[in-house]
Amino acid sequence: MSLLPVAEAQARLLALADPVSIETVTLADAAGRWAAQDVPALRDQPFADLSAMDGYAIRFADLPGPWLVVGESAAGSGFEGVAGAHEAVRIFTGAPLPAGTDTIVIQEEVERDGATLTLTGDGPAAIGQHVRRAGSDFARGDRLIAAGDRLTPARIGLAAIGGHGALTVRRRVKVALISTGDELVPPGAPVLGAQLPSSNAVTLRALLADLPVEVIDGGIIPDRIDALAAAFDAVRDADVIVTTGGASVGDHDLVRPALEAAGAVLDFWKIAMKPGKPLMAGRLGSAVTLGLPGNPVSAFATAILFLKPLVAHLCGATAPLPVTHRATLASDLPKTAGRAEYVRGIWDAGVVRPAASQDSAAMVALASANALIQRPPNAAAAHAGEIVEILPIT
Ligand SMILES: Nc1nc2c(c(=O)[nH]1)N[C@H]1C(S)=C(S)[C@@H](COP(=O)(O)OP(=O)(O)OC[C@H]3O[C@@H](n4cnc5c(N)ncnc54)[C@H](O)[C@@H]3O)O[C@H]1N2
Ligand code: MOO
Repeated sequence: MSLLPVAEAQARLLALADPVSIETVTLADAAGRWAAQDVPALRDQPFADLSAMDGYAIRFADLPGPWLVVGESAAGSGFEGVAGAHEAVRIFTGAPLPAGTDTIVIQEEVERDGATLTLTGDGPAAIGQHVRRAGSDFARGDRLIAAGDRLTPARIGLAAIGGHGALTVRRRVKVALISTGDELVPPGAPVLGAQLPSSNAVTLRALLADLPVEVIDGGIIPDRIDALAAAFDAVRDADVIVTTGGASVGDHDLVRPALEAAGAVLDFWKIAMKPGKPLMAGRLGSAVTLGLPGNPVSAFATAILFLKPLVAHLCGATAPLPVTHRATLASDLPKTAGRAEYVRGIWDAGVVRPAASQDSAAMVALASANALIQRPPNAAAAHAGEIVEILPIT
């Protein structure tokens, strides 16, 4: 059976559903979401010419002084009059430039004696020094944020300065996490005989923590078609139903038949990715189903390449896929076969060193890594010193 290339599988996954519905929320709640509409400036910034420093507003032509101090301009309360020749106005950072003045001399460069101001330093070198021009940051009507942009902390601040108290975003995406496997027990529970603590759901929850999601705990479900189908049915209101485990070809790998028994329509199964080959995706009613492999490293890597981009897409991101960086390989890597490989690596100062173990169950190696080295399918051996593409994973 031919394996679907990673990029094609990503495109098909994102095509399974449109972004979720919109809502208008406060800036505090909008942080970390994606703008659902362009955000225009509702005001000019600065609203007037402002001082960028504490000092005195003067006319450049009057240099080198002296001046008569005739008033004060502070942020929030400007100087009402007009400064004349050889008149200066005491001014503070963020205060409007008084009429009649054009330049700021900083207070470290003058000496004041009563109302008399004399220059003691070099003074401003050019007209307009330390003046922030009205509208120089943005003008009313400018597009501050484009629809589909992430609402980063700086963009939240930009929206506030632009006059907004709330923004239109996509509602939080509901993600159900279902762990499958007879051997699994919840983290922290006693582990008897052949049992294994279930790590995937908590890992995925942590991976989703920086996204606007509402996580639904779908529990740990035994390897039985009826139990799995019932578990899918219980979370069918979710936007995304994620399973881990049971995705491969063994007799106890029942996610695919159980999804079909629950009424899901599968779009693809098995991709050209190592780790992560048995990935499957489809739809169950209005939900997208994403079946991740059970091996913890495989589940992790496919969550980075598929689950997070899917959530970002449903949140309205215009660029939902992870961004790669370039790094210099610290040691040789063998040639690849028919699957793209995502090699766990330790990335520092532009150099990436492959982690000790590349086994898809090796958790210590995964936890030591901060990047995936992305290697194309059917690639020749890579040598130390070569430039490779990497995906940060922390
Ligand atoms: N004959 C073949 N065997 C396998 C193939 C194949 O193509 N032919 N593919 C292999 C690949 S690649 C992967 S990846 C694994 C994944 O298989 P499953 O998705 O069916 O995963 P399971 O068999 O259920 O579990 C694999 C492994 O992971 C442990 N596991 C499962 N869930 C969790 C969890 N929530 N937390 C921690 N660990 C978990 C499970 O105990 C197993 O050890 O299949 C290969 N086999
Ligand atoms: O592709 Mo599996 O995901 O190698 O471990």
